[in-house]
Amino acid sequence: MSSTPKVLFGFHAVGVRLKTAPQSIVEIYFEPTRRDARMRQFLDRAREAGVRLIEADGLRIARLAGTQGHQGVAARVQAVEQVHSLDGLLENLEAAGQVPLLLVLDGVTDPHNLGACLRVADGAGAHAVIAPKDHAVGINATVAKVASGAAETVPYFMVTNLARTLGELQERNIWCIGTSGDAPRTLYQADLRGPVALVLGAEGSGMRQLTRKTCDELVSIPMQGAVESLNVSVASGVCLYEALRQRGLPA
Ligand SMILES: C[S@@+](CC[C@H](N)C(=O)[O-])C[C@H]1O[C@@H](n2cnc3c(N)ncnc32)[C@H](O)[C@@H]1O
Repeated sequence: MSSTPKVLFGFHAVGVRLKTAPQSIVEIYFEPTRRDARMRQFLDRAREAGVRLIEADGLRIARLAGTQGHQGVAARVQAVEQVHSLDGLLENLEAAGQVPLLLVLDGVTDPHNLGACLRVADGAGAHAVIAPKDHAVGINATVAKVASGAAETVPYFMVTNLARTLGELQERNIWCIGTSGDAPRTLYQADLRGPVALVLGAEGSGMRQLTRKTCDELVSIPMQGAVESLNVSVASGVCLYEALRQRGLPA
């Protein structure tokens, strides 16, 4: 699994870490000139959690975060112990009687897209996101910010050989469904109630040939207008929420 960033910034990303693993936060930097309700509530939660708070001006926080879009908060954090391998995660799911719902991204390189994919994966209850090591963006501070905390909650596995990993998922009876605008069957004709891995392609070129060939089935999302395809994070959302709908939405 890829390592967590050393610095998180923005209310969402730091807030989720505060909620899920406050002991992993070394210190939080905040702009004391920001005195709005959101900042006050955030600082109250940080104080309750016993986290060290350091006043800093916007410039210092921007240097730490590597961006101006930090909302006046950044945190230095240690990596959180999580499930270390995809195998471990799948075994845990099996032991818990849960039906795997996985999102596979074949070469998403834009950190904003990966952040948005993680966010929707969290929203829809996907168990993990999988990507190839050599052709994809890893978790960095921008991904964590765009993911709004989901980089902390959704395991992200970067694998050496994606086609081989899909084969291993298939051996575990996980049905690999590739998505492509030219597939003859639609997403809505696919059965997403069993263990599934939804496979999405890269921003420009879509799924690689070998990935496409390895999938058990290919489906398309119907497009009604003039545009040929959806953004990969939007397509991820459509696919994952269709799986959630078919599995029965939680009450
Ligand atoms: C921006 S699209 C890539 C478009 C690319 N030209 C192609 O041929 O796939 C990124 C990914 O989102 C998914 N996607 C976008 N629109 C889709 C659609 N209408 N049907 C199925 N998948 C779609 C696919 O996984 C695609 O590889």
